[in-house]
This record gives sequence, C-alpha cells and structure tokens, in this order.
Amino acid sequence: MYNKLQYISQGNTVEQQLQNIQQALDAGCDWIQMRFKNQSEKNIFTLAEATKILCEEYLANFIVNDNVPLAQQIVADGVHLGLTDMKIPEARAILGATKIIGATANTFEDVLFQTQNGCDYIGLGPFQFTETKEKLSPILGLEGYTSILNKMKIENIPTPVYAIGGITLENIESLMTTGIHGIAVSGMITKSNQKEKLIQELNQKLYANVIV
Ligand SMILES: Cc1ncc(COP(=O)(O)OP(=O)(O)O)c(N)n1
Ligand SMILES: Cc1ncsc1CCOP(=O)(O)O
Ligand SMILES: [Mg+2]
Repeated sequence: MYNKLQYISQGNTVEQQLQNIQQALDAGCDWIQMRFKNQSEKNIFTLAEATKILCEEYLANFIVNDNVPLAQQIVADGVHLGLTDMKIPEARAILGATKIIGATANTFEDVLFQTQNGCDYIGLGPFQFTETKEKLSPILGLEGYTSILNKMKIENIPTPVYAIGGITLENIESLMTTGIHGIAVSGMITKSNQKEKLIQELNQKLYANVIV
C-alpha cells in the first residue's frame, strides 16, 4: 500500500525546486511529486533528472505532475494527471501496468470516471483555499470529503484517496475520519522552518490508526 504522505514540490527556478525537494527528503518525506509549472522543456527535464537521482538516493517514490512522456523518458515511478491532462488509458498504454498513475477528482462522478479508467489513487480536492494552485475547483471542506468517501464505501470503490489543498497539521485528524488514505501537501512542508519535526507529527497523525 502507498505511503500516506506525498510532498508536491514548489519553487520558481530549478535551484529553488531542488532545494525544496532535497529539504523534504532530508526531513523524511518518502514520496515526491515534481510539480513545475510554466517552465521551458529544458528546465523541466533538468529538474526531473536531478530529482530522479535524489529520490533514488533517498529510496523515495518519485512521480511527475502532468507530463507522461517525461515520466517515461526518465523512468519515474509514475505520474499525477488532472481531469484536463492526458487520459488514464493513454497514459497506462505508454507507462505500463507497474507505474503509479494518480488522478484528480473534485466530485464523486470524477472519482467514478477516474477509477473506472484504472487510476491507482485519487487526489481529491481542494479541501480548502490554497495559494499554491490557480483556478481551483470548488472547495470541498470536511462535508465534501465525508459525502464522497461515503459514496465510495457504498459503491465498494477501494482506490486510496489523498486529500489535497490548503491542508495544515490541525486538519489531519478530522480528515482521516472521513476514510481518506493520506494527504498530498505542498505549502505546509515548503514553508516550515522545522520540517523534520513537522513530518514526524504528520506521520504520527496519518498512521495513528494503523495496526502493524
Ligand atoms: C495528489 C494530487 N492531487 C491533485 C493534484 C492536482 O492535479 P491537477 O488537477 O492536474 O492540477 P495541477 O497540479 O496540474 O495544477 C495533484 N497535482 N496531485
Ligand atoms: C496541486 C493542487 N491541486 C489542488 S490543491 C493543490 C495545491 C496543494 O498545495 P498546498 O498543500 O500548498 O495547498
Ligand atoms: Mg495537472
């Protein structure tokens, strides 16, 4: 089963991105999604190559946001695809059965569509307002998660769900009661001055009810 914490990278330059990714890995993150928007192909490729090496060194999962050909070229562990990105069957045909394909959802209908197309996990959000992404879909709040996760239970859809969007440490306990598997976060980790402590606290909350 997948780890419960995914770090989504941020930064306006290759150097900033790499610094943020390195710090997240040093602090104990073991799943990185490289998200580098509005950049030249060269910059994106340079960052992807460096991130791949770093993630190998730290034994971390490495997935690429949006870009299936890049994920294939650098042999990443997978991709995350939104509703307007490449469709999952096409991505699956390119990447094969063993790669992770995450998919975005904002409604139960999106969950049905993405799971029927064979995604490996759902990124469900936004939970609340965030400055990290422009043109946000409607905010779900705790009520939205409760309703969508309940419908997933009723329909026996076992795909793991990651909550995303403006999540803070204080939100985790209540979010976990809805039945989500984990969280995908960017700002909370990037902006923290005590990343190692934060990641320990996040993992404590995320794994609180896991019996080993
Ligand atoms: C884990 C996770 N969930 C959702 C998203 C959002 O993807 P998308 O809707 O394609 O938006 P962009 O990230 O491409 O702006 C995500 N990246 N990761
Ligand atoms: C990529 C994305 N998709 C929906 S919200 C979001 C941004 C998540 O970042 P943050 O944790 O900083 O809100
Ligand atoms: Mg996308």
